[in-house]
Amino acid sequence: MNDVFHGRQTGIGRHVTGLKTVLVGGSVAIYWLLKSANQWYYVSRLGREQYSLPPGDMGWPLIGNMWSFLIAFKYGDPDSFISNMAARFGRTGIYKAYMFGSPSIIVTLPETCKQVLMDDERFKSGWPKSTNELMGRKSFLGFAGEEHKRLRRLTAAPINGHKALSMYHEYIKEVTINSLDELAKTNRPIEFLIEVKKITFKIIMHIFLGSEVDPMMKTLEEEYVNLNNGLRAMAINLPGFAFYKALKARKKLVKILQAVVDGRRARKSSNLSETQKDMMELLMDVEENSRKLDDEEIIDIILMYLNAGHESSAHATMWATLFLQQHPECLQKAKREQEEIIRGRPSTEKGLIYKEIKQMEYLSKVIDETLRAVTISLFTCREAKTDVSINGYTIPQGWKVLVWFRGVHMDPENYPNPKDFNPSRWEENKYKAGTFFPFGRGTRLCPGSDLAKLEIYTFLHYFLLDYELEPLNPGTAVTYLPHSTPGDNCLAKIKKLSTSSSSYKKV
Ligand code: HEM
Repeated sequence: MNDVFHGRQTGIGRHVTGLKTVLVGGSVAIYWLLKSANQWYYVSRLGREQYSLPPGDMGWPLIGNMWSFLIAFKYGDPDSFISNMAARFGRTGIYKAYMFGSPSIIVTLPETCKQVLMDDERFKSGWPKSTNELMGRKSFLGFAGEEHKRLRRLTAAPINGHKALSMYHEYIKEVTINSLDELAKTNRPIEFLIEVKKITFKIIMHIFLGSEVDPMMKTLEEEYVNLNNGLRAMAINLPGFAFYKALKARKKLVKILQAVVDGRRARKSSNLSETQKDMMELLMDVEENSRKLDDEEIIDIILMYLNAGHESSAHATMWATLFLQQHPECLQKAKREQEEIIRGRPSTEKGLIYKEIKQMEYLSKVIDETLRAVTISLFTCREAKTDVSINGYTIPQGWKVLVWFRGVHMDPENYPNPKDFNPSRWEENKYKAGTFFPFGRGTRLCPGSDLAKLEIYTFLHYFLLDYELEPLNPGTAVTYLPHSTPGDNCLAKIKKLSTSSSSYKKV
C-alpha cells in the first residue's frame, strides 16, 4: 500500500517537476526573447555593419536601457551606469545602448568625445524632436552647417569679449549685491538654489531684453520652470503631462516676446547707442545680404538663450558656494585671495573691478573643480549622418551618439578620487589635458561660458567677503536628474559677517 501510494506520489512528483521545468524553461525563453528583441530588431538589419558595432546591451523593448539609467541616477550611484558597462564589456569607452527612444552609442573616453564633437561633417545635432519643438524650429539648436554658423556668429559676439562682458559686469554686480543684502536681511531659511536662480534669471533677462520685461519677471520665471520640466519629460501631449504644460508655457512665452518685438517695431528707431542695446535690439537690427531676421527667428533664438543661460549658471554658483562651505580649508584659502584683491584695490574704486577677476587664481580652480564634480550638462546628443568608424567600431547612420561628459569627468583614470572636491587637482601639470568638457567642444561650444563664469566669480567675490552659508540639513541626499541638486534645494540661512569687508555700497 505504502509502495503504491509512494509510487503514485512519485508519479505526481515527476509531473510537478516536469511542469516546473517547463515553466522555468518557458520563463527563461521569454526573458531571453524579450532581452534580445531590441538588439535583434535594431542590430540584425544593419547587415555586415552589425559585426563591428561597439559592445553593449540594448536593454528591453521600448524602454531599452532607461531602467538601468533611471535606477542609477535616481536611486543609486549615478556613475555606476557607465562603470557597470565598463565592467561588463571592457573599458572600450564606446557602448551600444537604447536610450530615450533611439538606438544609441554612448561615448565616454575624452578622445572619442572630442572626435564626435569636432566632426560636423559626419555628425549633426541629435536632440529629440520634442526638444526642438519646445525650443522652437528656428532656434539654432537643431540647425547644422552654414545656418548654424551664421546664427552663432550673430548671437555669440554680443555676449562675449572684453567690451560686452565688462559692460554686463556692472549689472551683474548690482543684482548680486542687492540680492545678497536682501537674502541676509530676511533672517529666515531660504532655498538657496531657488534664490540664486532668481539672480541668474534677472541677469540673463536684462542682457537679452533690457528692463522692458521687469514687471513680467515673475510670470516669465514661472513659465520657464514649466518649459524646462517639459524638456526632460516624455513627449506626451495630453493634459496632465509635463510636455503638454511645457508647450502651453512656450505659447505664453512666445506671446510675451512677440509683444516686446511689436512694441519695439512700433517705436521704429530707438535712440540707444550700440553698447546700450540689448540682444533683442541687436537681432532686430541685423541685416545680411539685404535679409533681416524675421520675428520667429528672433523670438526662438532669444527663447533658447534665456533657457540655456540661467539654470546652468545658478547650479554652478550654488554648488561652488556649498562645496566651499563643506571644505573649510578651501573656503579660507578662497577668502584670503579675495581679501588680498581688496587690499590691492585703489581707494577710489568702490567694488569689484572687471580685470581683478584675472587675479583670482585659486577661485578659478574652485570653479573648474565645481564644474567637473557636478558636470551640469551630463551629456550632449548628436546623430550620425552616415556610417562612422571610430576606434575600429561602427556608429551606424541615423543612430544617436550620447557624448557622456559625466563619464569623462568621473573616470578615475582622468581624475583620481573623482568624487572628492579637490581644487588643488587643477594646479599646473597635475591634471590630464583634454579631459575637461564643462562647456562642450567644437562648433557648439557653449557661447555663454564666459558670461556664466563672470556671474560665478562675481557672486563668490561678494559672498566670500561678506556672508556665510548655514545649510539647515547638512548631508541631505542629492538628486541627480535633471541636474545634481541637494534634495532640499539647499535650504539654508545666509548670514552677514560682522567682519564684512567688500567695501561696496548698496546700489
Ligand atoms: C555653468 C553654466 C553653463 C554650462 C555648464 C553650459 C554648458 C553647455 C554645454 C556643455 C553646451 C554644449 C552642448 C552641445 O555640444 O551640444 C552648451 C551649449 C549652449 N549654451 Fe551653455 N552652459 C552654461 C551657461 C550658458 C549661458 C549663461 C548661456 C547664455 C548666455 C548659454 C547658452 C548656450 C547655448 C545657446 C548653447 C547652444 C550652442 C549651440 O548649439 O551652438 N549657456 N552649454
